[in-house]
Amino acid sequence: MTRWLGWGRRGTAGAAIPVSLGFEGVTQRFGGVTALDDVSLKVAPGEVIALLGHSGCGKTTLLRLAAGVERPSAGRVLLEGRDVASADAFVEPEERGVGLVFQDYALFPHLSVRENVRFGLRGYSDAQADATALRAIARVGLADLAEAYPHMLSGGEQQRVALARAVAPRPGVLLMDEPFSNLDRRLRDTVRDETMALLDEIGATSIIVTHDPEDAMRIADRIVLMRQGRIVQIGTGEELYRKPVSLFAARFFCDLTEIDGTVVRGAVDTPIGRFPANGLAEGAAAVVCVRPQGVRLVPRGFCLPGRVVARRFLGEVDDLQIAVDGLDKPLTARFAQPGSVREGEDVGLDISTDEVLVFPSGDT
Ligand SMILES: Nc1ncnc2c1ncn2[C@@H]1O[C@H](COP(=O)(O)OP(=O)(O)OP(=O)(O)O)[C@@H](O)[C@H]1O
Repeated sequence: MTRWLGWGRRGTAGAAIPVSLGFEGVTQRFGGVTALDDVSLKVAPGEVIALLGHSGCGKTTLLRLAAGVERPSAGRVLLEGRDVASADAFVEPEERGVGLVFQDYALFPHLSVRENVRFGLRGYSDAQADATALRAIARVGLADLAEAYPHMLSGGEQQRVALARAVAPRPGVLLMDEPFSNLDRRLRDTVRDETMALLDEIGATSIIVTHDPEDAMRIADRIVLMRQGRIVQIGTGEELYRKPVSLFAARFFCDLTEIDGTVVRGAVDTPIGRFPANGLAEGAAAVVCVRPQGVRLVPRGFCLPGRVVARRFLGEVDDLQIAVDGLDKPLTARFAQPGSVREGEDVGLDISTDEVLVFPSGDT
């Protein structure tokens, strides 16, 4: 990896002219499957969007529609306000000025790194194409591997070739499908940070597909959370984390302990206490979700009693599982410095309402 680190010379990859990208009421059906269901989204020029969701929710389909690899069953795709895919119009992929990085990188095995990167460069003389390709290859730190073939490269290096190929023509829009998912964890952090530095440099409007909420929070200006072909929520990482619109969205971003309760006299009654009802009607069934950092240990006495049933060292924090009377499952708590607390020990607990979310039951 050291080859790429320290290669952050600004301007070497060339800046793009970012364009806006829009989806208006886009639906995509494959036989009986509705992959996208009336999706609308506006991406501003230069904005970085993370498309987040579980497998099969339609992320790749949305990317393929933007790239022009698919045509929508209904709705429109717009680039800089121009209709590029609809019932009335279709602009071919190569005419869109859109760069694409596939999940498996899709490098041509029989072409060298230089030839792979040159491949996407149309309308250049041979000398210009070579010079542009080599510049992009150098930008991702692979100058000394320009004549190597894909099978000679590590996964991280292949990802960088795919990235160089996508950015070499200076696309106004860059689309990346799970670009980090084939990399092991340590490599992935470095490649992700370097990729984001490159995106920042070229300034292209970008959509990055991921199913990892941490990746999404680290890379994106805004996250678009999807489920079953629909958009669930759009916002910054902090907005989605702090104010998830549903239990589904909340679960995506945090390891929650979920506790069933009922609204009684304006608050949700649960075995661990009463919590603000968040506008739910009297008598409604609710789910109270406690974030791990919302559980604090306090001296035993006039507080909620619990017993530590498991303690796991996770590096920066310790994970404690704490059994409480009336709960079917232990509460999850995380502490940077849990002190000397041991498994089997009785403890006092305080639940911070700031770290509690309340949703109607069945709101998944
Ligand atoms: N060409 C196709 N023919 C038939 N069904 C398809 C086709 N492409 C996608 N689908 C279906 O559409 C749905 C959405 O698929 P899509 O690949 O967009 O999801 P995804 O969120 O990208 O999933 P993953 O994270 O697993 O890549 C899935 O049910 C999938 O099986």
